[in-house]
Amino acid sequence: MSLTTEVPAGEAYAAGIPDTDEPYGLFEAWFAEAAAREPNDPNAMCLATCSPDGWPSARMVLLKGRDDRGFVFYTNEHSRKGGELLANPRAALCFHWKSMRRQIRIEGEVERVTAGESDAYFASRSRGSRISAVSSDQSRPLASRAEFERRVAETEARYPGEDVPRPPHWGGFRLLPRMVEFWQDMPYRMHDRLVFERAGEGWTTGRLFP
Ligand SMILES: Cc1cc2nc3c(=O)[nH]c(=O)nc-3n(C[C@H](O)[C@H](O)[C@H](O)COP(=O)(O)O)c2cc1C
Ligand code: PXP
Repeated sequence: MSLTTEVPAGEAYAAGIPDTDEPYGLFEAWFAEAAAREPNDPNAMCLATCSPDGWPSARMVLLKGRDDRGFVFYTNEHSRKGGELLANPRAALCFHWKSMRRQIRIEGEVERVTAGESDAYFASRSRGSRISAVSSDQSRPLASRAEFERRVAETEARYPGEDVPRPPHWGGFRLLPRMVEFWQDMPYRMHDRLVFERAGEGWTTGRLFP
């Protein structure tokens, strides 16, 4: 069964989302299409977190891994999002691929990935991005751009070789989905929405009014 249909450029889909009994195959099919079509960052997703006293916040992050456990992104745990995730480990993700007029929403609990996974991902990044991560107190006040550039120069001098160690507070989080919803634009706002909810080891599925 084909899980996807060719997208007519600049037009809405004629056909709806195919029925399927689990979300990951469809996610991979849509993600592959986005990777082929989007001009940049097909893996960009909005991450919504919530403070323990109920204030939501949202920002973009990049999806860096997905398997049957969940969706992985990397960040600084001392950032606003990091603090919120550690205090209230529930989050929502939202992909929107404009050229394809598609959205995927994902909600669930969040856990840290292992130190080994974070080490491996950090080591795969460019030297410049590792230097930047070491130098940035992400989400803390910065007096001037020059202060950050000075910190970057100091970090470069401290680690002249390839080895730039991962800061202990820089790492990955994995969102374990309990809800995944696929949304596809259809003519006259008669959009198609297919939702999956975790039920034990499997999923229940159904459609929602647009
Ligand atoms: C397309 C895009 C992708 C981004 N990816 C990441 C990311 O993967 N990790 C990250 O820490 N910040 C990423 N950022 C920056 C965040 O949106 C945000 O500015 C930063 O993490 C601080 O957020 P916070 O103060 O809510 O913690 C990205 C920004 C954009 C626009
Ligand atoms: N950290 C920051 C501050 C980012 O801006 C991004 C991507 O924009 C990332 C991490 C994740 O992407 P990468 O590991 O490819 O730099």
